[in-house]
Amino acid sequence: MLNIATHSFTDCQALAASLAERVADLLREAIATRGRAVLAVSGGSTPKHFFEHLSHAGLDWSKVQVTLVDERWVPESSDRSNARLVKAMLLTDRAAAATFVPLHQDTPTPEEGLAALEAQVDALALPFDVVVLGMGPDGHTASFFPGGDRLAEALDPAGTVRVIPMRADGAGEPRITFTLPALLDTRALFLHIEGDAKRRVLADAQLGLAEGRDYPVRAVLEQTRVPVSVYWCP
Ligand SMILES: O=C1O[C@H](COP(=O)(O)O)[C@@H](O)[C@H](O)[C@H]1O
Repeated sequence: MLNIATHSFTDCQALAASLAERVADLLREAIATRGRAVLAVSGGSTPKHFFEHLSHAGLDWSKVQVTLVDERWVPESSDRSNARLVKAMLLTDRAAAATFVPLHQDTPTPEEGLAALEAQVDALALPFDVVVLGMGPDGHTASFFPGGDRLAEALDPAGTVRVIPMRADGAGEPRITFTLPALLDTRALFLHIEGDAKRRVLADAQLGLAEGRDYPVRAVLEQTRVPVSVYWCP
């Protein structure tokens, strides 16, 4: 039995506000219960308005660790950098007090930065309280790309590695990504998508109608470890 709840909005600003409110509630709850909260967010273009809303949320951001579900292996000066987006759109206003744990090192390849990255990730007070995934039009989520060179390893439910480099034709640049089991080690999981095309990809992935293509997001939809809340607007 799939454990997916879909929240559809006619307006993407309303989605951004509602998702930010829900995530802020969960972070407040975590702080009240455990004295801290850990949030993992996606990059790309979709989360901008959500980040903007969340940055204004009234909560004790000094007790929140923020990280990324994946990162493009580019310096923060690049406008492809997911960290750059998070710093510009989320870690401002009230959320500026949060601690950011980046997924990047100043090394030519993710493999060369991996040991240092693992040490960075050790600083996170896991499990995550909230993970917010996005999805590309090719059905990738985090950096689980169709045809990714380490996709099987990244999606292995029994895998014990938390972060893994990934290369794929559609990825643009080398990536680093939390693995699926690492991301599922969360108290709440969201999938935020916008547009009819992505909704169709998601529906096809859910029904297994990928016409011979592998839509990695399917692994998130089919797992039974944590319920998925899909937030969608046209
Ligand atoms: O490359 C990435 O793409 C996905 C989707 O991005 P979008 O621009 O279609 O919203 C994103 O979720 C991921 O974090 C990012 O690295």
